[in-house]
Amino acid sequence: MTDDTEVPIPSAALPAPLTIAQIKEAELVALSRAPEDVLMDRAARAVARVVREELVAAGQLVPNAHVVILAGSGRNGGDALLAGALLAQDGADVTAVEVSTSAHARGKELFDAAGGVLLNAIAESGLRAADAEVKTADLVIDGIAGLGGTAGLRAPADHLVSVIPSSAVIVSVDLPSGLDADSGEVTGTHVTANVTVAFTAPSWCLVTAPASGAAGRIVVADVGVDVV
Ligand SMILES: NC(=O)C1=CN([C@@H]2O[C@H](COP(=O)(O)OP(=O)(O)OC[C@H]3O[C@@H](n4cnc5c(N)ncnc54)[C@H](O)[C@@H]3O)[C@@H](O)[C@H]2O)[C@H](O)CC1
Ligand SMILES: [K+]
Repeated sequence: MTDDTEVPIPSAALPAPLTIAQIKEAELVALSRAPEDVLMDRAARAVARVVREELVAAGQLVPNAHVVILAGSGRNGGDALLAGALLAQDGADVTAVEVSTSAHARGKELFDAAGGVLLNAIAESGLRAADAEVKTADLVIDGIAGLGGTAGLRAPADHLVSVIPSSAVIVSVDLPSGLDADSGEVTGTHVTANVTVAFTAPSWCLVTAPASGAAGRIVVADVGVDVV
């Protein structure tokens, strides 16, 4: 796999689902060959590509679009921030909201360097500003949590997800945050996406009801992790 040959796999031809443990095992092998930054950059490019497609399908020009990123503390938030950096480079108006004390350091650095606006929703003033941004979003990138997430959304992510306008397109990174990746159970609040961009293989929640109802269209991107 080279970066030039990354091709997202559409829903119609999804690879077989894998558990978190299986994906992490395959990822460890890939990490012995390529640094984490390389895998995350590929993930970010796949997310940015899908976001551009969704904006165009909604009749919007990428440079006029208001994109809001909800970023948790892990690599899922890092993928979303790195995708945000690419979209900011395209001229989109991108705001990222940290929903934990601090999001992925390299993701934040590159997002900031690309001209993105960064808010932190942990403090009350930041939450108020984030609320206003989310309410006016054309598209929201859900990078709250992925394979390291637990079921149900925590504050302040739960509030911010609840104020996403129905007109906004929601693109989830890897899986809709708040779902239990390894089952089809829905046990708490979660994101309901229009599109989910998964990496390597879909997790079970994307293909098992009732959780799968929250995934929307599924795109599986090859980030250079071979299934073992
Ligand atoms: N599969 C691959 O080959 C690759 C996957 N990538 C991405 O990495 C994430 C997994 O990253 P990790 O850092 O292990 O965990 P998370 O980002 O999912 O989050 C952990 C973090 O999130 C917070 N959190 C957890 N649950 C909740 C919740 N219910 N509500 C709010 N916040 C929550 C908590 O603080 C945790 O510490 C994977 O999904 C992919 O996106 C890489 O890009 C590389 C290749
Ligand atoms: K997510």
